Amino acid sequence: MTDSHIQARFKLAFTSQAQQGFNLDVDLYLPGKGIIALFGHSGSGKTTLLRCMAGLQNCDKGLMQVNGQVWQDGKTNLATHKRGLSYVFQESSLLAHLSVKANLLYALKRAKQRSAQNLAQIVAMMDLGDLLNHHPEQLSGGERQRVAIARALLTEPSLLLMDEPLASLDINRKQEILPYLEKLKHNTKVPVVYVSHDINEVARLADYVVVMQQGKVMAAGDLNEVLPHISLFVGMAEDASVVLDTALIAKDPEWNLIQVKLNQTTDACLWLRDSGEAIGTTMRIRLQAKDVSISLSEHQDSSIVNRLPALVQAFKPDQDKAMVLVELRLDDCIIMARITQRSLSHLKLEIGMQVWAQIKSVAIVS
Ligand SMILES: Nc1ncnc2c1ncn2[C@@H]1O[C@H](COP(=O)(O)OP(=O)(O)OP(=O)(O)O)[C@@H](O)[C@H]1O
Repeated sequence: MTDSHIQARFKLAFTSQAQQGFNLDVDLYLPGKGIIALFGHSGSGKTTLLRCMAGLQNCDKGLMQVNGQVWQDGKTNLATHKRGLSYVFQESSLLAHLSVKANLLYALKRAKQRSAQNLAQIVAMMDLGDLLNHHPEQLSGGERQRVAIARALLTEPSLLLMDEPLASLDINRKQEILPYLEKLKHNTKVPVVYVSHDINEVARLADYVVVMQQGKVMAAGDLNEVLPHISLFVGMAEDASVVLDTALIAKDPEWNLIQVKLNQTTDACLWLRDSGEAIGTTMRIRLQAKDVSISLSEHQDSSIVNRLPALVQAFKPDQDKAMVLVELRLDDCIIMARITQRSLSHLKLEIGMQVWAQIKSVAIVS
């Protein structure tokens, strides 16, 4: 086993007179870097798992190792404050009587290095320069969460645990703070376990996804291993999708469109609405299987702009028995189409067949 992994194994039962009780039973071997999303419906056990990882929830026979450091096993069970972790909650818990700067300095005291350079870098990354003399009550919800994230990073954690950090924010505030979470992902090496039940947030931020249901892990893997089949795991058929990191290669000012290349090694491109990005920009897009249809020939008389030749690669079951997920290969990219079983039969689709993928809509996630 290499050291750059997070291992988390917990079994726990909550008994309740009113309800049947809740059992958490997970055994995870996670990457030791990037953003790991814990995704699932309300009550699936995401927060309980995070609390077990943090040592806030007692779990006698648990195992927790982070990049070679043992936090809990048969012999060891470190208290939360000795685990080298930071926790960001839904509501930021800033010290109300202290300014932003004093809140940050308070966290810096807990850091091993206590480096002023680290403080300056994190203040710049979270854009807090103009807010340093403000008090928490003078900040918006989004600004408070930026301070909370900065404070969490300043302690130089080995693991950052974030429990729905955007849940208390309205849609506009969420959009404001998401770029900071992307910066955190690109500019720091701290692995983040990020709880969310928002598929868009997961598509935008996650490198790795753990899908939970009723205390169990239904699926765990890289974003694009899990996202296309999510309907099978948690009954979210509408959300089956793939995420592609595309590059903006051309603009068509006459029609206000941009052209993106699906990845570095393919010639396959899509046209999207121009939202002002520059040529060369990397854009993460999400293609939902429900927005992709299949035809046997190219329909030039269609209003659908994006029609690409594709190869039928596999058929995957859908939770809805009337539907099927078709895995399509476009050069070396995989996308999914969600069609009816009747269309599958009518078109006589078979693995290896050449078809046309018609992409009705594309979401730009970042
Ligand atoms: N201390 C406790 N005692 C008893 N039951 C608990 C306790 N903590 C959580 N539970 C139960 O465990 C289950 C999982 O809760 P948890 O908060 O982990 O879910 P979640 O996926 O994070 O949900 P949400 O998205 O709503 O926050 C729920 O049924 C909850 O009622």
